[in-house]
Amino acid sequence: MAESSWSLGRALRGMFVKPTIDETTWEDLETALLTADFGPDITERIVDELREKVERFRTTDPRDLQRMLKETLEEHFAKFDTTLRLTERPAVVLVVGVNGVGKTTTIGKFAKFLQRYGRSVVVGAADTFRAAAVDQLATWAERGGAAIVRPQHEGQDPASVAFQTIDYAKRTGTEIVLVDTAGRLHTKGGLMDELSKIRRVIEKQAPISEVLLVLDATTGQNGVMQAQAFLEHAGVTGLVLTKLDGSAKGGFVLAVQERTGIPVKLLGQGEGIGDLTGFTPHVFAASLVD
Ligand SMILES: Nc1nc2c(ncn2[C@@H]2O[C@H](COP(=O)(O)OP(=O)(O)OP(=O)(O)O)[C@@H](O)[C@H]2O)c(=O)[nH]1
Repeated sequence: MAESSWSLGRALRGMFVKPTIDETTWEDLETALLTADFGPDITERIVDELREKVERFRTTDPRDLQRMLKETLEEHFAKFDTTLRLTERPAVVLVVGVNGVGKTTTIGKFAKFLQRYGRSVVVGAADTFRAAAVDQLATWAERGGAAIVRPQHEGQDPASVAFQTIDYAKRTGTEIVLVDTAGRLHTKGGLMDELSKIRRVIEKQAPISEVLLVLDATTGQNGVMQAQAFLEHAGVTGLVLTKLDGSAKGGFVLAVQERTGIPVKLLGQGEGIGDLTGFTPHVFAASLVD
């Protein structure tokens, strides 16, 4: 992974070329982690762990500390199982999240990502309220090489679109189903009721493999608060962090995993169709520190 704007590299570079670890090294490390949005608790824990390791290995070499930092971050990231579970056929993925976080874009990118692994994909436009939103999703589905099942009329019951999408996948042997869902309340019953109904209807036809919650990494902890209802009621199995290419900080990845207890499974790092990757703790830790 190329050095990103959120890499710790720049902040740490001066620190690791010094001849020896001293008190400023620790202060600089703490500042770098806080600046990168690890949050005070995780920052303190990481710094304590590293102090302990440096003492145990009796080293004063900043390059050892750099290696230890990478290992420690990787251990923390890897506490969660970040693998996508897509072995069912069809594998049904519900994509949920507040409007504007990058849900539509993510679905297109995810379709492309899966296509690169040779999987066939259909997208279900179960956010049926705005015709323009459906058209936008259709554009992204096409870019991602996926088929799309659209509502037949504006405001069609989202659950029936989800039903038709699974039905399409079964009839055509399409391997993966990505169901887009609404991000804001537009029915009387409320968003979570709508989601439960979608789930019930889908589960009569096929198990749901993943419920992915899309979060905008630039909104940090606020974004997590806005998504609280989804976290509490939607049975979320994985997080997708978008806009990690912008001003977002890499530490948020760990902070959000620890705060929600849910693994990050995909990272969006740009507006292009190819800008989505899986989350690999080893690769991510290296990209932060090197
Ligand atoms: N820089 C950057 N921009 C992104 C990324 N993902 C999405 N965006 C942008 O964020 C904006 C919102 O993305 P959408 O996919 O339309 O978001 P949505 O959640 O579907 O929003 P609604 O259509 O309002 O429901 C768009 O301008 C995207 O180009 C990303 O990873 N990086």
